Amino acid sequence: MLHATVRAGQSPVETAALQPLLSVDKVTLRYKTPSLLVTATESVSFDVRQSDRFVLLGPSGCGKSTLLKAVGGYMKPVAGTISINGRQVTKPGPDRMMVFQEFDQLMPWKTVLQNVMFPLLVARKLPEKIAEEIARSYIEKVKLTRAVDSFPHTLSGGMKQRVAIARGMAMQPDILLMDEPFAALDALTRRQMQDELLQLWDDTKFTVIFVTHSIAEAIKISNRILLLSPHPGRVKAEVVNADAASTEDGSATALEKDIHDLLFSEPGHRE
Ligand SMILES: Nc1ncnc2c1ncn2[C@@H]1O[C@H](COP(=O)(O)OP(=O)(O)OP(=O)(O)O)[C@@H](O)[C@H]1O
Repeated sequence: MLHATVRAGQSPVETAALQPLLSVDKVTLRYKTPSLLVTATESVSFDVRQSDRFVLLGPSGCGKSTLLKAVGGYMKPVAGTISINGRQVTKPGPDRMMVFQEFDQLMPWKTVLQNVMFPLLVARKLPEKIAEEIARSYIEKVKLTRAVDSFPHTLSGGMKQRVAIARGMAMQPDILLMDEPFAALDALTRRQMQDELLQLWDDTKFTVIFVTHSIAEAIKISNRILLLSPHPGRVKAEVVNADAASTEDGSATALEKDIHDLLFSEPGHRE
């Protein structure tokens, strides 16, 4: 028995009447180096809707980070299009904020508050007072009020990731792009951060694309999961994770097995 709605194939059919916020349509992404051409993804299509917790899941090297970079506007597709709110993505913009895995994504010479304020001042060009007010409210949301004047080197890995999340969310982007943001954390902190992210989502219903290669993390975080095949990444299936909240019980384990089978099955072996 399959424990979630699964749609196999290249182009997932929309079930809701909601218009997609982001459309990725038959996107092929390629790296060109002096000596070789690497196809990272091939003809990948998916839609992300408002308030989706959309997870890109697949084995190492299947092009998850590359897809996220392209959605961020840092890389141009060699074929296909990416559009947000009906406008084609051609460059980075404050409507798409990235949170990375690395702990060194903060500016070490700036405090927590200054790090979170920075894009509000530079990209949004907000007056200092308003930027500070917004930054403080997001720092509070990630439970870092006490560390507001601390410098990054005095923070734990989890705290640094909270700052990066606060900085991304404070910009109130249309989509938050998270590239394995918890992968470098210890298991306990990782779980705690996943819980906190879900609490934040309950509060603000932000839209997020979350990259991971952990099936368990994908099930916990997502409402929808796009499964990608090994290199070059192609869409294997889309899983609608209706039981996202019930990750601690047996249904999550069963779903985990289903996803594992889908990810590693040969094409045509499974309906
Ligand atoms: N800058 C680059 N130049 C050339 N090839 C690259 C570059 N970055 C990534 N690649 C290649 O593109 C493919 C996809 O890489 P990508 O990092 O997107 O995969 P991934 O699914 O995010 O992997 P992981 O889970 O290990 O982070 C891989 O074959 C990788 O070697």
